[in-house]
Amino acid sequence: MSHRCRVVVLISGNGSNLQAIIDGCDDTLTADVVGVISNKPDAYGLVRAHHSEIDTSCVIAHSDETREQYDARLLEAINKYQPDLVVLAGFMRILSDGFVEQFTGKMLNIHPSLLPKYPGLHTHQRAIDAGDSEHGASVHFVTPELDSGPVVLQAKVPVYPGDDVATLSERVHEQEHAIYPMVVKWFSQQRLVMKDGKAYLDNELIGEQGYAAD
Ligand SMILES: Nc1nc2c(c(=O)[nH]1)N[C@@H](CN(C=O)c1ccc(C(=O)N[C@@H](CCC(=O)O)C(=O)O)cc1)CN2
Ligand SMILES: NCC(=O)N[C@@H]1O[C@H](COP(=O)([O-])[O-])[C@@H](O)[C@H]1O
Repeated sequence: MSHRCRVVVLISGNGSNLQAIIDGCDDTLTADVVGVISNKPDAYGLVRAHHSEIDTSCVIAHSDETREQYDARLLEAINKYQPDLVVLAGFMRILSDGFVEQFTGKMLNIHPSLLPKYPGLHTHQRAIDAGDSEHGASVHFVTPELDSGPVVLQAKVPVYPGDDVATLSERVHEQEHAIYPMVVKWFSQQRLVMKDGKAYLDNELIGEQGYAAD
């Protein structure tokens, strides 16, 4: 990549991870967030983007369209920015296989659990209900199978007896804001690649489908 890494961030809500990546780009990342796309017009992350003078667009689902039809509109919106990397940051839609395959090795997601534990939704409540003593977050490459792409980096947090979703998610968020910008930086420096369904950092295997290296 002879230019600064062009990053498009997809959001659905608050955008605190988006903010952490924007702030990281201002500091040490050799990357620029060139666009923010939301499926929800009221996502506060859009306000965060405006404050940083980053272009935004909304791709709102129509009730009568298929997942593939939505994804075709989303693809058109993304391609306007010609990104090197697409970052899902609280983007709450499952993406169709054909869409994801267009971004193999160029799409990351942050998931609020220690994958492969708790793919899907409501991860904090599931960890509390299971009586887990630890929880956390995982950054992984996105593949068609939900939350099963090669894990790049994880952060662990303790689960305390009095925790509820609010206290636990806040503790996880703090870690997310540290690890996601770091992974984006590795990608922008061309140190992080996905090859044959595995994640490599500096040519060392660090993650396989759904599992992080120990
Ligand atoms: N094909 C893939 N799509 C997505 C992945 C992925 O790994 N492969 N990661 C997710 C992110 N995600 C968890 O990290 C996630 C997002 C959304 C859902 C989900 O069930 N969405 C429902 C709608 C839920 C809602 O509107 O509140 C749906 O799309 O039907 C699960 C996991 C992003 N996409
Ligand atoms: N399954 C996807 C998922 O649940 N992602 C989670 O949504 C939150 C978005 O917060 P943010 O909008 O403040 O970045 C983050 O905690 C992220 O791990």
